[in-house]
Amino acid sequence: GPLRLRADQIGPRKNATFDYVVVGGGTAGLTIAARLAEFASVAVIEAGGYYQVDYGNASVVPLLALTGIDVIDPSENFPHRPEIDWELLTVPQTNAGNRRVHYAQGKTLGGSSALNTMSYLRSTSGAYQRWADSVGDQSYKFSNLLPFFKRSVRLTPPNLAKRNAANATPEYDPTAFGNGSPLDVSWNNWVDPTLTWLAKSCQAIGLTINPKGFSSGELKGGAWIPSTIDPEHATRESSQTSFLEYAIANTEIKVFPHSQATKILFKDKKAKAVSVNNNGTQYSLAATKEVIVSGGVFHSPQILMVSGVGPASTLQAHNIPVVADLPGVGQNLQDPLTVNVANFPDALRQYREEAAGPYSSAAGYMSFERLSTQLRNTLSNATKTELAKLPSDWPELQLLVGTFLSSDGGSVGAIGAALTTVASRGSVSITSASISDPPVIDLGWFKNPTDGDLLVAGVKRARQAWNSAPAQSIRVGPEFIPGNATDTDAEILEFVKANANQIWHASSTCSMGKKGDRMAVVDSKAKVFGVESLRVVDISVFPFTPPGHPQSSVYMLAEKIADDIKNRI
Ligand SMILES: Cc1cc2nc3c(=O)[nH]c(=O)nc-3n(C[C@H](O)[C@H](O)[C@H](O)COP(=O)(O)OP(=O)(O)OC[C@H]3O[C@@H](n4cnc5c(N)ncnc54)[C@H](O)[C@@H]3O)c2cc1C
Repeated sequence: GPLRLRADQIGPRKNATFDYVVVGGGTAGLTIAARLAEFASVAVIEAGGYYQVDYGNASVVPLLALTGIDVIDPSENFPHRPEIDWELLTVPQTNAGNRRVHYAQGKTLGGSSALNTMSYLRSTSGAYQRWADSVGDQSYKFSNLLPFFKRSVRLTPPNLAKRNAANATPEYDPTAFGNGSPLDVSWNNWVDPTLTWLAKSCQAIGLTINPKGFSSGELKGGAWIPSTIDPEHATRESSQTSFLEYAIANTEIKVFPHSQATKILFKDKKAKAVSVNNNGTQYSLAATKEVIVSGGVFHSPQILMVSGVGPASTLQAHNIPVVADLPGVGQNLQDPLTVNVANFPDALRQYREEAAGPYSSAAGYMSFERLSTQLRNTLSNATKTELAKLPSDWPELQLLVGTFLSSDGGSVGAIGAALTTVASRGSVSITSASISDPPVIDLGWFKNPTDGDLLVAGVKRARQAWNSAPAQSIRVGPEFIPGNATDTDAEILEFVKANANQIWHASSTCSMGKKGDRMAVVDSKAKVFGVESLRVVDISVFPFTPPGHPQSSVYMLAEKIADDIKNRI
């Protein structure tokens, strides 16, 4: 079980004063809170409790966490798990078959790090350079960020004896990691044999293994991806099992679990306190130095808006007094999509000839690439123009391999094609001045035709992998998804719009930018424009969704801003 808070570390349900009050004990929130608690008094307000207690093994054991976490079902009829999930449902996505999408978000200590699929990889040097340039602060160059990536992470080399998988030996650059702590990162101790064949099929179409892995500022070729995992016990690692446990053991951090922050209270445009609701008991926590909002991509803009920071027209429509008119709050939502091309592998033969053991859906192998001339020529001019704006090391397509069980109990192998850049923009808004009413989320799926155009190319690329010799050797029968009848570009596009789903990397609803940028919500130090003593530190402030998977950058950002605060920047 987790290292639990001592009785004196659980906040009393009454007014109190701290140096820093952090709203949200999620990925970024617990990281920044733990670092600030090294030298200051810190309170964390978290709507959920311990996921290990509230949700048990399903959020701890990797296989269950990946295949058994039914909270990550994106369909409208998703299984309800209010103990750990906010159960958000979007407005109908009019360009995606009118689907209403369930967007899981952790409502628990650890936030979304407690229910994510645990892949740990970083973005590219060019993407971080773009971040630096877009916010006018060269401290966001990859070389300057690397110490903050390293600071959190304790990398344990793969346990090859336990992993026991031919053709699945991870390659990586140890110098991308240092002697950091407390977040454990390592490789899974089991590799599904189907995955090794699918990895080979990606290599067969030119996506050869990158000897550096994907944590050195390069996303090119393929790699066996490490996970946020405790290598000794093979259990999920989250910001709670790492940063909160560290803070429990080493600091006087105070945590207010099962408590919802309802509003940030301002005096003369200075954030002074946060009001809290714990099962009907209301109290407020004063911050003598700063309030830090880490509510995640959907809830950070929500709490800003109900507190009077956001687009004036939205606030006025709900009779919320305007503290700062920031039109960018809730705008610029970017949500990369993914779609699977699936076949039935010959499961019995694999069991017999390669290994015995459980199937897992862990996407342990990924690859990234710039598109070939042949595929690029299939794109519209508008899409080509969008791609031409990207830094030269920004991959244009990601392929992820995975296996899952079909409804009839068979094994299905999937090669997912995923966007690495999103042209469409969505939004988050509110329906009332109350934090109790869920935010209104429009993911903006396929509003810009570029996204569909690229995913059609992605399906074709995934099919190339399925048609390579290694995949041919394990597939039986005709293509399962989308199936051979889906052939022309128009048919593939129709399939993509009806079937693509989020890869769970939504970002940028409180975007970082330069002073004077109309849509910027925070500056490069994560300080909210137009008010004092208020920062937002989580994925909502990313200026864009970087290619790669974001949790590494969320931890990094929290480390970096904690360092700024310590150095009084
Ligand atoms: C299903 C899924 C799979 C993913 N897989 C991966 C992956 O494999 N690799 C990867 O790199 N990334 C992955 N991601 C993305 C990554 O996990 C998230 O981007 C990251 O965890 C976001 O961190 P955050 O701090 O912004 O928000 P969160 O971690 O979600 O934290 C927000 C916290 O604020 C709390 N909160 C919100 N509002 C209030 C309020 N009013 N009062 C009190 N508390 C509040 C929430 O309960 C939550 O604990 C995945 C995400 C999901 C959802």
